[in-house]
Amino acid sequence: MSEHDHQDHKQEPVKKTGCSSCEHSHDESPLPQGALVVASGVLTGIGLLLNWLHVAPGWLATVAFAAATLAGGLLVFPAAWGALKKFKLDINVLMAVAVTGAWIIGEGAEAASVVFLFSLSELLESWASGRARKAVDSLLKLSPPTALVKNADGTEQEIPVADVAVDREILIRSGSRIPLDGEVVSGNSSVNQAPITGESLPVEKKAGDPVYAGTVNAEGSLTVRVTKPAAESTLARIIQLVGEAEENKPPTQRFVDRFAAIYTPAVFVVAILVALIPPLFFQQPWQFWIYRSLVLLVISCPCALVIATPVSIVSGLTALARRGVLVKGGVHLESVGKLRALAVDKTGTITQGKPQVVEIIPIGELSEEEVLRSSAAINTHSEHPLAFAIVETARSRNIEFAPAADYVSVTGQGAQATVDGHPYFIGNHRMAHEAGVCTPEVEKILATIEAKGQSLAVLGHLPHGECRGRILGIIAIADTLRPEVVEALRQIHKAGIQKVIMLSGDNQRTASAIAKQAGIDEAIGDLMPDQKVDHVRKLVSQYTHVGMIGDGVNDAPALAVATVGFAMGAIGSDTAIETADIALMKDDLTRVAETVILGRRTLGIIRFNVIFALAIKAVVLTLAFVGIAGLWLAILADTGATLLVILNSLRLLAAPKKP
Ligand SMILES: Nc1ncnc2c1ncn2[C@@H]1O[C@H](COP(=O)(O)OP(=O)(O)OP(=O)(O)O)[C@@H](O)[C@H]1O
Ligand SMILES: [Zn+2]
Repeated sequence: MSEHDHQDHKQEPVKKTGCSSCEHSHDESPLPQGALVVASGVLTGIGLLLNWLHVAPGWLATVAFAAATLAGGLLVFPAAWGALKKFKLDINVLMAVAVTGAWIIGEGAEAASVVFLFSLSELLESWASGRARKAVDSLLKLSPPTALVKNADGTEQEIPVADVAVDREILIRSGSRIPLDGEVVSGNSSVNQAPITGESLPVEKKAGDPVYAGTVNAEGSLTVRVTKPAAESTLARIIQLVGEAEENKPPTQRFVDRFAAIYTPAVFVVAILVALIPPLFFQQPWQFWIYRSLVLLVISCPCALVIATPVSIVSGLTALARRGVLVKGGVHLESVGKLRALAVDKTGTITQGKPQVVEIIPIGELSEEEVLRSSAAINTHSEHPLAFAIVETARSRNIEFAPAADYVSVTGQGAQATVDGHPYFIGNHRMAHEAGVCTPEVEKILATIEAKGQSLAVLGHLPHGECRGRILGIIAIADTLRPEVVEALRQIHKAGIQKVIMLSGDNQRTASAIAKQAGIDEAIGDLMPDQKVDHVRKLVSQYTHVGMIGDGVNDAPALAVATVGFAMGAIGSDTAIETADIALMKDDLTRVAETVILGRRTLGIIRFNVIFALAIKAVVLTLAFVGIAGLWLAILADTGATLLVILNSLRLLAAPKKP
C-alpha cells in the first residue's frame, strides 16, 4: 500500500453505502428484539406442530403463522418502510416483499419461518457486535464516577470527576480505582495498570510517578495531583479512539459495501424477471414462478456476507485493546496482517533509551574531569539522550560546570558552543571531520568503541583564528538492549515478517553491532531524521506493507509514511497516541509480534468468512434456481452461515496466540 493510500484511509469519511441491510435500527420497536424473535419462533413452532399433528382445525395453524409473521414482522416491516422512504432497496425490503408474497400465494408456514429465521439472524448479529463492543466498554469504562478531593483545610470531599480541576489533590485509598490522570505527590503503592497497558505485573508508584484513570491501586494509599481533566485522561482518549476505530473501515469492508450496493437491486430485477417472463411469454403457471421468484428474494439475503468483516474487526480490536494495544481503525488491523517488513528505531525501541557513559578517553593533556566538564557545559542545553547521559555523569562526579554560551545544535551530528571563550564542538565522527580535526589515532579508538555497539561523542576545539583546532576527548556511551528484544524479534520473524531493518542516526558500525545483538536483519546507520523518512518510503515501495516502530514523538514523520506506524510506550504520551496507527501502551516489543499474529488471523478469518458466505449463497441460489431448494432450506442455510461467520469471528476475542 502506498503512502497515498494510507493517507486516504485516514481521511476517508464514514460512509454507509448500499445494503446497510442487517444493521438497521433495532431499537425503534417498542418491544425488545429478543422477545419478538422468541415469540415469532414459538408461534411458528406451534403452527408447524398443529399442521403436522392434524389435531386442530387448519385455520388455527394459519392464525399461529399469522401471529408469528406479525411478531417477527415488527422488526422487519418498519425497517423496510424506512428504507423505501429513502428510495433504498435494502435487505429488509427484500424480506418484506418475500413475506408478503408468500402469504399471497398461500404459504403461511413458509412466510412465518422466513420472518422468524431472518429476525433470528439479525438478533445473532446484533448480539455478536454488542458482545464485542461490550467487551471494549467493560474494559475501558473503568474509571470511578467520583474522586475524593482534599480541601485546603485538610478535609476530604467526594465530588464527580468532571468537576475536579487540574492541580487539585485527590486521595486514592488502597484497593480503589484511580479516577483521574495525575502525578503522585506522596505515598507509596503498587498499581495494577492492566486495564490500560495489558501488563499483568503491578507497577510501583512513588512521589513524582504518573498514574492513570481506570487503573487499580493496590495496598498503599496515594495522594495524587490531578494533571488532566476527566475528559482528557488517557482512558478517555482510548475510549474515543476505539469508538472512531470502528468507523475506519478496512478494505474488505469497503469491497463488501460496494458489492452489496449493486447486489441487492440486481436481485430485485432478477426476481421480477423470474416472476414475469415465464408466465407472460411461455404460458407457464403464475403461482409456480411467483413462488420461485420469492424464493430467490428470500435466499439472496447477504446477511452472512455483510457481517463477515465488522464482527471480526471488532473482535480483533477488542482482543488487542485488552492486551494494551490500541489499534486506531479496522483498516490498520487488516494492514498489520499483511506486513512483510518492519523498520525499527534504535534508541528507546531496541535499546532502553537510557544511555550511560561507560568510558571517557582524553586525547592529549586534559584529564577525564576536564573533558567531562566542557562536554556537560555544552550539552546542558541539549535534549538529546546522549547529552542527558553526559550531564548526568558530570553531576554524579560533582564536576562543576557553567552552561556554555552561543549554543547551536547541529542536526544529526551534535552541537557547538563557546566554553571559557573558546569555540567547542561535541558530536559524532562526521562532526569531527567537518571541523577538519579527525586523526587516524582517533579513528582507531572510535572503531573499537563502535564495534562494541556503543555510541560516542567526540569533544573538540573548533579551528578559529591562529588555532587549528583538535580533538580533546572521546566519550563512549552505552545503552542496553531492552530485555525482551531478542525474544520479541524471534517472534516477529516467526509471525511472518520477512525483514526487520533498524534505522539509526548513530554511526553504521554501532548500529550494526546493536542489530546483531538484537537479531535484526539489517541496520542502516548515519541517517539524518529526514533520511529515515526516505528509507521508510523506499521500504514501502519495495515491500508494499511496511510497519515502523518508534517512540511516536521524534519519529512521527517516519511513522506516518509507513503502512502501519507503531508507537511504543504510548501510555505517557498523547503525541504518541495521536501520531501512531497502533499505540502500544506498554513498552514491550513482544506486543508487536502479537499484533501481527492477530492481524494475520483477523485477515484470514475475514477472507474465509467472505468466501464462505459468497459460496453458500451461490450454492443455494443455484439449487433454488433449478428448483431443488425451497424457501425453508434456503433460509436455514442463510441463518446457519450467519451463525458460523459470527462464531468464527468471535474466536478472535480469545487472547492472541503465541507464535
Ligand atoms: N548533543 C549531542 N552530544 C553528543 N553527541 C551527539 C549529540 N547529538 C548528536 N550526537 C551524535 O550524533 C549521532 C547521531 O545523533 P542522532 O540524534 O541523529 O541519532 P540518535 O537519536 O542518537 O540515534 P537513533 O536514530 O538510533 O535513535 C549520535 O549518535 C551522537 O554520536
Ligand atoms: Zn575520522
